[in-house]
Amino acid sequence: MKITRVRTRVFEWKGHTVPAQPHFCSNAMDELWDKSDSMGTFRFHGWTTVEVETDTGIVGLGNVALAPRIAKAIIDQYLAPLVVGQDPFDYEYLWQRMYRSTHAWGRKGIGMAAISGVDIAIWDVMGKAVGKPVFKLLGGRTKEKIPCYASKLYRTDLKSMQEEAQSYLDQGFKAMKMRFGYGPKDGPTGMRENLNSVAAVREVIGEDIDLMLECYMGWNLEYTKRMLPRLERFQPRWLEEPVLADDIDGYAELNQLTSIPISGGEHEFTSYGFRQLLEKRAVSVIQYDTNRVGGITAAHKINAIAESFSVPVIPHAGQMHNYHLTMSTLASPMSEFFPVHDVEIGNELFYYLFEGDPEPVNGFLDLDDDTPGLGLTLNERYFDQFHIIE
Ligand SMILES: O=C(O)C(=O)C[C@@H](O)CO
Ligand SMILES: [Mg+2]
Repeated sequence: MKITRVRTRVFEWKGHTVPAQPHFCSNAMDELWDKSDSMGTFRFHGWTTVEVETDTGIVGLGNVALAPRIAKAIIDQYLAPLVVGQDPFDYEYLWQRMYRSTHAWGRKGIGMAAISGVDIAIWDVMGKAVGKPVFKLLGGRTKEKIPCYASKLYRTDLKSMQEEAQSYLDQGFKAMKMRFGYGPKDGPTGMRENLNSVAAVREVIGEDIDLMLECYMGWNLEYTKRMLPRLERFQPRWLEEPVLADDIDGYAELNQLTSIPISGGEHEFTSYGFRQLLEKRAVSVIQYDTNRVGGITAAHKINAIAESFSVPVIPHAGQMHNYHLTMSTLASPMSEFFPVHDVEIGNELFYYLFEGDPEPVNGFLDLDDDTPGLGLTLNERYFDQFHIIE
């Protein structure tokens, strides 16, 4: 079997978008003095699709969710020539080929995200070729179903947040993630606002529901140290990405300081990056995203390393490429799930572009044992809502 072509397309959303409100989520831009584009971190309104075609007629489907036009250019100019003419079952060799030949500029960030898109499509080809779902090639079914948590609760007025939390309870979710709206620049008032929002959500969900707290790198070390003792009484399941992804020593310091597990990894790459996080005990929960971290080939290795450190893997963003990894390892106890599909920051585009992602029922989702590959197809119904670049 040989790869004959890699087809990439960029899909840029032109449909209705819910405007992001100020303070809806702290983020890495908050430290800057110019607030005119403080929502810039949250504009992910495009996606790259990757179709790996083969001489058998089997086509594998992968995706990249970051900087889509650049991801497309990287795949078209650098990666496609490395895999065309090759056997997709030589996936480790192909991964190393892509990784090593782009090493000078591609190890982290968009270079690795582009490699991820091709790698995911290659695994889809392999699954389809042997007639098995990808998770059956990775370790198989380790759970009857995958527990998943509802992930939204961006900061709005407290009553609306309480109603939103109640709606996730009503749908049967046993865990949910909320976002902080304020950070270091907002002083003691912002600190109080942050604490009030956690108290408001806890009031609705009680003690028996897991609550996760997301900072999206919008805090700093000093601010986080001041917040941690104030947050402990809410018993969060984890505090997510309090500081910039590059401040690994900062994560390690925080993680030793508190009973609250510190999570991260959504902006980390490859098994090398995660080995470092784990060896430094910098995170207590790992949150790679398969379509950034180096694809299924890299994520599978990270699962094994995480297992040996007894650190759980709960990938960023749910979505099919992550569900297959979660299903196939005991190291991954749960998945994230974005419960509202109106397009706001852009994570939601996935549900317009692809068909086949499972919907949770009572807080659990499942994968089909008999659907070959990843089980996703392009959803042409919404193509007219995108500007498509071939
Ligand atoms: O879901 C997450 O963990 C994210 O970080 C999503 C991001 O868009 C911030 O809310
Ligand atoms: Mg996150």
